Amino acid sequence: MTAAIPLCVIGAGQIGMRHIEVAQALPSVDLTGVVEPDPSRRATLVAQGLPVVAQIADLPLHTKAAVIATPTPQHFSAARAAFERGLAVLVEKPTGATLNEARMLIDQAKSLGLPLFTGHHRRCHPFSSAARDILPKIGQPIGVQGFWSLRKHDTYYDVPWRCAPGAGPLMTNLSHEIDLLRFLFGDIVETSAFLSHAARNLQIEDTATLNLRFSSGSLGSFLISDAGASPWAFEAACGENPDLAVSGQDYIRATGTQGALAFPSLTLWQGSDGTATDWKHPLVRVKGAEFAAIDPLQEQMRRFAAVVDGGEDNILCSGDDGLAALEISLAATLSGQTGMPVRTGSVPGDYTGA
Ligand SMILES: NC(=O)C1=CN([C@@H]2O[C@H](COP(=O)(O)OP(=O)(O)OC[C@H]3O[C@@H](n4cnc5c(N)ncnc54)[C@H](OP(=O)(O)O)[C@@H]3O)[C@@H](O)[C@H]2O)C=CC1
Ligand SMILES: O=C1CO[C@H](CO)[C@@H](O)[C@@H]1O
Repeated sequence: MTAAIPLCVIGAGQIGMRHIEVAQALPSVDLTGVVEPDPSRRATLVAQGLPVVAQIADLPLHTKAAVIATPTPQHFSAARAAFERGLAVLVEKPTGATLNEARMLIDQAKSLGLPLFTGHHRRCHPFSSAARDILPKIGQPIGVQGFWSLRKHDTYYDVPWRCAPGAGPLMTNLSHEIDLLRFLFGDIVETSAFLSHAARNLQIEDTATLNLRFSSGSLGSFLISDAGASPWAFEAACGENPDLAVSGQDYIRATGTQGALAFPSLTLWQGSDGTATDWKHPLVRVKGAEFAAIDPLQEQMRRFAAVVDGGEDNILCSGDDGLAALEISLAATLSGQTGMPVRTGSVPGDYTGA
């Protein structure tokens, strides 16, 4: 590493504050600015000793990179303005509010030669990479089943943008699942979904079930809900989000011709040596390796700074991967609204989920 990378955070809300903490803790990053448009919020941040400015144009000139943590509808304008300032961008998920927005950002990054990543930070956990390495042990992938159900506190929906199309568990939470499923199992080529808003009665869904077809030929299903209480969700399984309760329970199961894998414990079920792997023979349970807990946002920013410093990275969610996760999340909404399966490539570029 050369000098610490001068980096700003745009949007100092719930997740923006986490990025600010992480930037302050990382030796490879120098937090040069926090962009926050609201004057009273700015006053609070100044009182905390943060280098706050009202707009991107006011950032110190030597700033090289930006983490964008505005509400989703402002991702596009904020990322565009950051690129115009010559900054490398890591935009919170989803990359944009529409596929057109995400594609324009990817094109802008390529034409300017600037890095663009999406904040699908789950890839940065060591157990995520380990799962990808272990999966070949289950043979030809056959199917995967996931279950994410955490009941959000009622005041979560006091923030208006969180109640409008473009938010909801599909765009807010499922997009992480889709990115992780693609990271582990490859491209998704077809999506169908049922949506329900029966529990919260908002315009957006509170619960959805999905069917997924992967390019490998394997199939997936997923239940996601932010109204139902359960111990089964990524954050509950691994405790990565300090605000959410921990259960330590697996929430994804994958099956293949030679065995099965539970995630994130990485518990593997395999045939015994010398016997056929079929339903007449008991599978052997192999305990997964244990990994020290890390802060995935910190690891994501460390990797981002290393790329800005000239390094390469094969874990971070690229702009193209972020676009793909957005497309499947929108495909699920579209399928839920139309009652029809949606092939990848057929979601309209200007579709917002409304
Ligand atoms: N990776 C992860 O784990 C998570 C990712 N997210 C994603 O992060 C994004 C933000 O979510 P969340 O933190 O919950 O949202 P919040 O509403 O809590 O925070 C958004 C912040 O951005 C500010 N803001 C609004 N417009 C602009 C602008 N044009 N320029 C700069 N700042 C602006 C808001 O200010 P004001 O209030 O004054 O409008 C607010 O402080 C979403 O896209 C969400 O999907 C969210 C949670 C976790
Ligand atoms: O991106 C996210 C959205 O919010 C969740 C909590 O509600 C986070 O855990 C998640 O990482």
